[in-house]
Amino acid sequence: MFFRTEGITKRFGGLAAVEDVSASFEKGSITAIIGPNGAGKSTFFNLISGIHPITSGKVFFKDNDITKMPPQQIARLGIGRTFQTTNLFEQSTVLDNVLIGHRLRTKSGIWDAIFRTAREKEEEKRSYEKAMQALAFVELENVVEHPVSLISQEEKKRLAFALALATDPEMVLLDEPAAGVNPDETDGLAYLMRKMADHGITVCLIEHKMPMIMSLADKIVVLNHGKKIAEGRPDEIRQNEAVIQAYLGGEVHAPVKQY
Ligand SMILES: Nc1ncnc2c1ncn2[C@@H]1O[C@H](COP(=O)(O)OP(=O)(O)OP(=O)(O)O)[C@@H](O)[C@H]1O
Repeated sequence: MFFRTEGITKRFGGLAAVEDVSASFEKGSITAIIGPNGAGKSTFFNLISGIHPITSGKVFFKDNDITKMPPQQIARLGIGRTFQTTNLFEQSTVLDNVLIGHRLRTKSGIWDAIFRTAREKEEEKRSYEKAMQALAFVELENVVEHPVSLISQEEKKRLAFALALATDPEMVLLDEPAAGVNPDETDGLAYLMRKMADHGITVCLIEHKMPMIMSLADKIVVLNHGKKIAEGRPDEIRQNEAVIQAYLGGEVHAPVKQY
């Protein structure tokens, strides 16, 4: 299996924010992690990207045990993630935001930076090429020189994707990629996620927008009070009794959108 967790648990004091969660993602698939507020979705992401140490259980990426690896090492292995759009540098250009993000993750040592060594120049060139490629992928080529403060919320979401894509990840973790954008714009972001998967990138997202999830996800993992209560295709999840109970019949019955 491309990626899997084996019974991972995270305790904060007495509270198990994530408890004994086993899940697996296939290469090039889209998996959505859903669940009511406080279900443990963000903590699950933080565990698999190395931000929080895991209390127990294991995480495997392409059969490598990455359970105890620090976040930078996990990122270098090929797991990228998006951060909130509030982390963007509003006064810098779209391109510079991707360049800064990329350089933070690939930078040469301080001496290279001071003396502008050949390696530093080579890295700069590569960062630029990767940034432009990522921006073209998310279809932001036309605004690369615009300051972030002047682009729309939806463009900021695309930019967050580009930041994650610039390091050539094999898997991306997207935290509420469509939060705060209108339904039409949500369609554009869903299309981009499908495009990533079609390019072989394994996509895992946390999202509350149920109509989008129901049509976009290949698989849905449902968390409630830290535990996995269901895993399956959207049509299975919609009919799952435990899921309906957890949501009190609300959002899982939202209409399905077609992409
Ligand atoms: N750093 C932390 N320290 C202590 N408790 C935490 C910490 N992070 C999360 N929790 C607790 O763990 C539980 C799960 O939180 P988490 O943020 O993972 O849920 P979530 O499903 O992402 O929720 P939401 O949809 O509201 O973002 C909550 O009870 C939360 O208060």
